[in-house]
Amino acid sequence: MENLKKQVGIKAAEFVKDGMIVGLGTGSTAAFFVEELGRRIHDEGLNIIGVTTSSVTSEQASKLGIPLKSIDEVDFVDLTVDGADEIDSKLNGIKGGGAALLMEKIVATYSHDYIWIVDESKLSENLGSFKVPVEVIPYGAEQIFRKFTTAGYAPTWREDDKGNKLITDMHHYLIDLHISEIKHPEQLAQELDLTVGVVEHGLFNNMVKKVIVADHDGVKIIEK
Ligand SMILES: O=C(CO)[C@H](O)[C@H](O)COP(=O)(O)O
Repeated sequence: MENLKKQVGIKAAEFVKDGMIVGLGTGSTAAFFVEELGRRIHDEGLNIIGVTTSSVTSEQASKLGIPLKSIDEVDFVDLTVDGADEIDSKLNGIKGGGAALLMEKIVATYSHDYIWIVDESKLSENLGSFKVPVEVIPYGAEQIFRKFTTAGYAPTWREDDKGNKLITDMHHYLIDLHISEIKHPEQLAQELDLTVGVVEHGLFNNMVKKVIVADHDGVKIIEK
């Protein structure tokens, strides 16, 4: 599995050209992409600026010597490459398994090009085998949790390794929704967008046009 993740990370780095502002995703797959960019900067003198999507990626990119700017310091991002937790046949996706969905969605929104890199296990016909993370403001969060319980979404709190409610990079909580089959992700996204106290959610509908997938036969590109 690590090898498949590495293959897509390296493949995605081929789309990065000199002078680009590059969005750097979060997670174990995106980490291979970031690592490859670090190698190209070091070995080939590649000249880029990175915009990171989490504190974890900022730390990795800094160690690799990738020059960084925040999303507010650039006019736009040329290309963002990120992982995903699940992708349906229409290329809608669920992200946020690594708790970085808010920064990831913001950086993706201001990117001209956006690519997901995954191994084949992330592809499915309909979304729902992965939980839908919802980032909420702590004030009133228990009310939102109860509302999701009533709606039948079987919510759980995302916890840190000490069993406390996880606090995201942007100082919010995460509630994970366990909905077994999401046939209409746009409808669910709209409902979540309209819930007071919800900052963002992990449904990335209609945002990506290119997915790089690896399986044991090699790497392929799926395009919309
Ligand atoms: O959305 C994310 C982080 O918030 C990640 O991209 C997603 O969880 C995939 O991670 P991995 O490549 O480790 O499977």
